[in-house]
Amino acid sequence: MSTPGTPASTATSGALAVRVGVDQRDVDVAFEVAPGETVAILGPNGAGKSTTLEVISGLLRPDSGHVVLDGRVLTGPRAWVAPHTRRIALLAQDPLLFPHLSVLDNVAFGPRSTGSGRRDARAIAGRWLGAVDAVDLAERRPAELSGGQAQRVAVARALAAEPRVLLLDEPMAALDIAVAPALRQLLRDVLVDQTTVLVTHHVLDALLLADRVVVIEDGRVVEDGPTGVVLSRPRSAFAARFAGLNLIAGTATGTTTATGVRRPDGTVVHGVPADPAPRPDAPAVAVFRPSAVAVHRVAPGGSPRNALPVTITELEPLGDLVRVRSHDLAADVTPAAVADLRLAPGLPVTFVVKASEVDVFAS
Ligand SMILES: Nc1ncnc2c1ncn2[C@@H]1O[C@H](COP(=O)(O)OP(=O)(O)OP(=O)(O)O)[C@@H](O)[C@H]1O
Repeated sequence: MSTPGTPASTATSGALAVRVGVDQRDVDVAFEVAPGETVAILGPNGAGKSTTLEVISGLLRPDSGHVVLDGRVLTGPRAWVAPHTRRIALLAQDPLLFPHLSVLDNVAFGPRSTGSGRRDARAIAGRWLGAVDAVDLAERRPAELSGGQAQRVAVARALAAEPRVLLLDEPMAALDIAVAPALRQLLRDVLVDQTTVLVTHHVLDALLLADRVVVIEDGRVVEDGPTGVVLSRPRSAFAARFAGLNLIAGTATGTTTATGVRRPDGTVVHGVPADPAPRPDAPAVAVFRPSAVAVHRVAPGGSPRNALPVTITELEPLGDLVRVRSHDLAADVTPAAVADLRLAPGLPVTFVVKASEVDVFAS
């Protein structure tokens, strides 16, 4: 970061290579983050996301693996750099501001501890408070801040220390739903060119903040790719659910061009092959939007429709619509349709989706 008080303009450092092996937690993941890149780590509860952040920040020593930042081994078989000298900042759900210091001195803490004099540190802090739109809060104590204000100050404090890597562990999770969009926008602005690893459960965080996503399930990386690709063409059940898409996995059908996915039970979901099309018999997934699914009490005849017999597990409101769930699959229908069809959990129905609405690609 070249100019204090403004987001960095060019990332010259922050190349991160991580491998985390923690035997007792059955976590073994590896990924890299390019200088200036923001990578979102997604995954279900207990997948290993926090363990990964703990190892990167130096709070946990893995049984095997490494953390290498700009070519320097911070964690390794024969190396160990203490957390506070790693130049890696961790921002969690709880802002953890020092209660006895003013907002300005909280933000000045980082520059002070890296050698700036009191005046310089306060000047840097003032500029970062400007960057997060919190100059008017400078003289307050943390107890006098709202949750959203405290989190803005925590962002300023983390960045004022000029970390090479910023770790964000669900930074929006503890905030009111009304405040989260403003903080998300703020992060979008200040994370430009800041190497960042973000753990989130929110699709908007990934879409708006992350260049790439890494999906972890059961302690292993199951997807790693550009955000738009992973969320529009998920290959894992978790990423599909995260993106609000239906996903059916199996093997590609066809002899030369795959036009569907054969499920383990032998049934076939027909669709439109992506380019490049998956090879016949290769692992493949069929992906479609819940809004493309119609719900019928009696299976309709006629191709080119896919008719999937399911049992409703849950109904949940979704804006003007109702999301009808059956385990991993979902259909979005109008409240009138729910009433007409008398849909309820436990009811067997048929989810119907046109083949033209289904994308088929290699997994
Ligand atoms: N302090 C600990 N001691 C032992 N096992 C732990 C500890 N913390 C987490 N685990 C286990 O390690 C595995 C990974 O947990 P981790 O907290 O990294 O998952 P996560 O993806 O961050 O989950 P969540 O989204 O619920 O925070 C889980 O099986 C968990 O039970």
